[in-house]
Parts: sequence; structure tokens; C-alpha cells
Amino acid sequence: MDYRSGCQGEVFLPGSKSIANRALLLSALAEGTTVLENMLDSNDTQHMRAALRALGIEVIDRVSTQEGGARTETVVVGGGGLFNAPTTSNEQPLALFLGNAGTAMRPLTAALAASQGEFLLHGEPRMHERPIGPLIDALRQLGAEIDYPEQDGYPPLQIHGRALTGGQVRIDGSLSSQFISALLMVLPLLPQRSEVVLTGTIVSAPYIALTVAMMRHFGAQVEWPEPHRFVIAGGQVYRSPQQYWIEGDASSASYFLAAAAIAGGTITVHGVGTESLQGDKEFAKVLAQMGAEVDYQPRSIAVSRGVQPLRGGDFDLNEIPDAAMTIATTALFAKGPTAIRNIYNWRLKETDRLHAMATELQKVGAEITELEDAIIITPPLEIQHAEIATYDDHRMAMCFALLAFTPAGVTILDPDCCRKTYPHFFQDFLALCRLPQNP
Ligand SMILES: O=C(O)C1=C[C@@H](OP(=O)(O)O)[C@@H](O)[C@H](O)C1
Ligand SMILES: C=C(OP(=O)(O)O)C(=O)O
Repeated sequence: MDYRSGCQGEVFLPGSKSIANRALLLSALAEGTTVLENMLDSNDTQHMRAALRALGIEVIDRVSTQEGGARTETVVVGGGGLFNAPTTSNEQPLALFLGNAGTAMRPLTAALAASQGEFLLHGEPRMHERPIGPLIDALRQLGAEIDYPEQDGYPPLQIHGRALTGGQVRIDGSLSSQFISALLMVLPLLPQRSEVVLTGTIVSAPYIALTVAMMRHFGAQVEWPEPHRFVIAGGQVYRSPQQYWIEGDASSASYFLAAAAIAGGTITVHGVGTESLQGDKEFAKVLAQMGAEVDYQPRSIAVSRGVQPLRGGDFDLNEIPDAAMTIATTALFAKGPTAIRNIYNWRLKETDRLHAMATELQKVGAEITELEDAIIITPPLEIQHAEIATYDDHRMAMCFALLAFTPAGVTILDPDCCRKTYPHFFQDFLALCRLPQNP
């Protein structure tokens, strides 16, 4: 079988991790009850849901049937403001384990710094290697009391929650946009007006716009007069929109869209399209630049293989760091080299993704130049079979799945690590792709 003739179908995407964890937090802080439809059921959102329950918020998961099958929906009974932690029986801080979920650790740090109670936020060993200093520095400017029990600048964190008033704050956004998102979400609930100035070169910028859009959807006023400055009135309340549909995950969409660009046939992903709030919807435009045919609709994207073979290119993918990993493995199927630039913060995520990617791509025969903030990939004449290590990084597992389209196939070690954001990924992927060994 021609390995390039193998994909066809429709994918009803699981909910976006980024939107799900923001929606859970905003619903918990809001007045009123919110039904979150198309909830992502994965480790990252389970950590957020468990943490909210431990904080005394009622969070009920139930099953609903939708186009695309049974989905979880989550009902959150909002607390109408910042948290008031239940006291622990032994007068110890309330310990919240947040796995390796950046979208739980960073926003909860900001919310709990301004809440009542003593908290210990911790996670998996890798979470304790991922920086959080710029967020803590910003919160301390507002009077927050946060200690580092182990290493300065990294979780675990001991948070002595206290009423913060708001005010002027500068925050460095050069390592992660999540610090800015976390800070912004808490500011409307403080009594006084805040003004936030972003410093450093901002990374992953679309995630900040996503945060602002969702804060507004939950009733907060956010002024964004200049790219690096926000003004947020104090004394606001978040209001439940009652029902909130969580878009499909645009990063998860990338594996299916790339599969169609490589293997032929057409794949349509439902749940993300031109109307999407997620920056990763731009991923398919990169595929188009490489030669794929792309059709954007308001809530879906379809990709087919182009007439000409895929070609490499030189891309600055700072705005789509997660989907950018999928371009790295797609590059193996393109003519000529591909450069992915301005991705230093790959090094700060589930693993040092720049180094992990370089190491594993070399195993299949690619020639790799690994720079401090970029990777240049020259595909081999023939992709070799290899055992791909995944470094407990869901995206390493999912983007290397594309190598199943080579005659040599691929072995992916610990594929279950995709439970962080997409527990059923391999079932969904194999169902759509007629692979050489699965004609
Ligand atoms: O705010 C978010 O939901 C996210 C922001 C990005 O992180 P950085 O801002 O750290 O690049 C992204 O990689 C992560 O998966 C989700
Ligand atoms: C970087 C990621 O996760 P986190 O939200 O933990 O930063 C990711 O999902 O690729």
C-alpha cells in the first residue's frame, strides 16, 4: 500500500485544555452556576477540578450525548469571589497537587495569593523544574506573601493567602504567557484598580488574548489600550454565562491535520475554526505554506494533501508553540529543510522539548541543527524505524505518531503519557488513518 494514501474522516475534537482550565477557574470565581460543555477529561483538567473541590467549590461531572458521541460536561457552582479555604484538621496548609499542569499551577497561584487560607501548591518533579518566579515577583508587588520551600523561583510554593488591594504591577512575559494570564484573571476581584505593564519580549501572545476574551465573556471589564499595558477596574464580579461551550482543542487538531497533509485523503476537525479563540488555529496556515490544501470554516478545518509534495520552510512559530511541535515531525515528509524559530520556551515545558525533539528526530535519520531558540530539520532520504522516547511529554508521543505513515513505521515508548491532554489520542488517530500495516 502507498503509505501516502491513508487518511479520511472527521474528528470531533476533545475540549481545549487551555479553555477548559480557564473556564473552570472563572466559573468557580463567578456568581452563579455554569455548565461547561465539551469538558476535556484529561490529567490537566482533572487536577484543576480536584483542586477546586478541595477549595470548597461544588464541581460535578456528568455525561452528555452530543454529535461525536458521549462527552463530559461539568457543572460548577460558583463561589462568587475569591476562595475561602476550608480549614484542615491538623492546621497544616491545604496541599494541592497539580501534576504537571501549567494551566492549573500558574492561575491557582495568583488566585490563592489573594484568597483566605494557607496553601501548599506542588506537582510532579518536572513541575518543580518549571519557572514561576516572574509571576511570584508580580504578586509580591501587590503585597502577596509566597515562600519557596525548596528552590527560589520554582514550585512547590507556600502561599499565605491574604486580601490584596490591587495597584501598579510590572510582569516579565519573556518565559511564559501563563504568568500574565494568571495575574490578569485575579485582578478584577481586588478592591482597587490595577495597571499591568508587561516587560520583556512577550511569548505565546495569543494565549493572553484568549484569557482576556474569556474574562470578558464572564463579565469582567478589561482595558487593553496598548500591547504591553492593561487597566483593570477593581471591585468587579465574574458572572456565570450559565452555559459555556469549550471549543475543540486546536493543538490536538494539529496531529490529524498534519496526517492528512502527509498521507492524503481529507480530514476535517470539528470544534475549531475561524471563530476560535485559540491561537493554534493558525497551525493549518503553516501546513498551507508547506503545500497542503486547507479549508477553514467558522467551526471546522479541513486539510487534504496538495498536488505537489510538501516542502520545507522557515517559520517563526513563537505564537503557536504547542502545535509547532507537529511541524517538526511533518518536516520529515517535506522536500528540503524546515527551520522552526523563536521557540526558546520549548525548553521550559513538559521536558526540554528542543533537545528532546532534536534527539528523537536524529534517531530516524534526520540531520538536525539545535540552536538555543530554534531547530533546523533536514529530512533523511528514507525515514528509519526507531524507538521514540517521549520524556513524559504528551506532545512528543502525539507528534511522532505521524511517523506511522512511513514504510518503516515507528515505535513510541510510553504512549500513555498523552493522558495529560488527550487520553484517547491513539484510538482516535488509528481509527482515521489507514496505515501501511493496518490497510
Ligand atoms: O495559557 C495557556 O493555556 C498555555 C500557554 C502556553 O504556554 P507558555 O505561555 O508557557 O508558552 C502553552 O504552551 C500551554 O500549553 C498553554
Ligand atoms: C506546555 C504545555 O502544557 P502546560 O499547560 O503544562 O504549560 C502543553 O500542553 O504543551
